Amino acid sequence: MAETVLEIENLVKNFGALRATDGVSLDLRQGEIHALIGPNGAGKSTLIHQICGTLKPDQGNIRFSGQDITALGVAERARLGLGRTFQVSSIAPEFSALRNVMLAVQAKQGTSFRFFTPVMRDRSLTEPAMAMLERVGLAARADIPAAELSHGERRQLEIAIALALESRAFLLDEPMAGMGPEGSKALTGFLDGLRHEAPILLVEHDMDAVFALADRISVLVYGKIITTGTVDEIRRDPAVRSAYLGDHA
Ligand SMILES: Nc1ncnc2c1ncn2[C@@H]1O[C@H](COP(=O)(O)OP(=O)(O)OP(=O)(O)O)[C@@H](O)[C@H]1O
Repeated sequence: MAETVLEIENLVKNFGALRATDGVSLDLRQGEIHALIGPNGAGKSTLIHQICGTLKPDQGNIRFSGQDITALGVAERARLGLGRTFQVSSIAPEFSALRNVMLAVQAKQGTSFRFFTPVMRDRSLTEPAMAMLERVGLAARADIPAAELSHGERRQLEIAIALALESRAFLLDEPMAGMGPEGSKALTGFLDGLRHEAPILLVEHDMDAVFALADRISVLVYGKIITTGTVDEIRRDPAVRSAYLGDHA
């Protein structure tokens, strides 16, 4: 079996009387896309927040690359290579796409002072940053300020930044949201390849994308995972059909 990169064990999160995460265990293995689906309010975002560190679980453990990260903050988790993308905050809107990725390359290299070379001419930053933009299909837009990029392009940029930070796993929270059919198709193709760079935990309402991409799917209902399986297993599961899929099955 492929190596487990991320392992969540018996996670619990209460909001007052509401148990939004109710004993969730799941894992993410090298090379896979593991989709997390469930009806509105099932607790998907609450779970993602606990994995990336913006919410503290009441019980349970999270292990990443063999290390217990339950007590670590967001920045420490990111430094270990847990990449949450599609957070607008990781993009500086006034900077070009290239400059945004260069900042990530620079952060990773840990070099913030360069006395002799103006930053935009520093090839040790521009070359790897440009290579990342090429990998996500954004090279032609390198000089455009991030604020002027389309919705889909900003998501590509987020991934280029996450790649530059050498993410060892991606947490993607509804990447297809707000995309037109063309954009969704392009992003689906891109994510299909991205799993080979680092495994992806994908929260997504777009079932066409989920069925096209997922190696495994976990179904969350009222804070509990009711089942985990392949696309075929999930499509056939009567409990999933009645709880969630309906017409999509
Ligand atoms: N900060 C909070 N305080 C109180 N209740 C919260 C908080 N965040 C989420 N909840 C509640 O926890 C439950 C799970 O919400 P969550 O946003 O995680 O669901 P979701 O599956 O991501 O939903 P959606 O698909 O609509 O994004 C919901 O009942 C929600 O109202």
